[in-house]
Amino acid sequence: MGGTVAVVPLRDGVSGKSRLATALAPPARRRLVAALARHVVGVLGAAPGVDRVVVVTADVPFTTEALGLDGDQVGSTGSERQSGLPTRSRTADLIGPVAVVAQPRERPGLDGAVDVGRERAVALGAARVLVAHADLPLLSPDDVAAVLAAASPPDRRGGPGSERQPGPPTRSRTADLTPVVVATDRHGSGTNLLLVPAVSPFRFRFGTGSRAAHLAEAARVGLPGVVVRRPGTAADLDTIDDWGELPPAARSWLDGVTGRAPA
Ligand SMILES: Nc1nc2c(ncn2[C@@H]2O[C@H](COP(=O)(O)OP(=O)(O)OP(=O)(O)O)[C@@H](O)[C@H]2O)c(=O)[nH]1
Ligand SMILES: C=C(OP(=O)(O)O)C(=O)O
Repeated sequence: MGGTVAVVPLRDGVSGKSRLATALAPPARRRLVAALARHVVGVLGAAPGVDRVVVVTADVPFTTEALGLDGDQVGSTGSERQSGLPTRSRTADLIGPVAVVAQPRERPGLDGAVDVGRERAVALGAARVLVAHADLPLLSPDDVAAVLAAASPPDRRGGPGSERQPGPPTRSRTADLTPVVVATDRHGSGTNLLLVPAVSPFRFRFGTGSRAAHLAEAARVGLPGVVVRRPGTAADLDTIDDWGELPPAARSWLDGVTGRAPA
């Protein structure tokens, strides 16, 4: 295939968004996780340059239902389902092949899930893996295009919102020096999207301070690092403060999903 496979880690409908637990009861958090995941997967599926979307989850039934999919490998929006989960993204229907992959118990955690997704991408013949968190309410196809473009050759790189990081590409120019692209969170310290070669010794290091960790990892494996900062890639929804930073239209969408406006 040689293209780009998007990998979306999605834990489950129960334990996620724990930092919103003081404001949202479990059913509302479940609906929120589902709506955000459907939005992100829909955007990725509609984004030119993304060939497949692989969702890696500890909870396959929740995820297939949340995404409106009928099976574990479906190419279009499934029939509307019951259970109160949102079935439509605000901005995009699910387009293109979406696969849901079960995260083995013996490979826990966010990095474990993304590793599983990368292996699936390699099996599909992907050249690059675009990891995208499932909680990005403002993500648009243009944002995805900007992240992919940030890895293009130097003469075509450097569109709005991307900055090349200082640091040595240590390999010869004949080697594949496709950069690692880190789209940070609004604090500039985390990683909301990450573009890496599919086959690479690059190790995922999601968690606190992951922007710096991922750039260090890029340097370790001899690849340039590029940072992307855009409103649509930077907004993840973890805390009440994040909620307050959203534009009114997004807030009212999510207020509707959860049935309340968090104080
Ligand atoms: N498959 C899988 N996905 C995970 C795991 N941990 C986090 N994720 C996903 O990774 C993305 C970023 O997650 P976080 O923001 O760290 O966690 P969260 O569950 O959304 O929120 P908190 O409970 O507040 O940490 C989300 O799409 C999560 O669903 C995991 O162990 N397995
Ligand atoms: C996992 C990360 O962030 P968060 O938990 O804030 O989504 C990260 O930025 O690597």
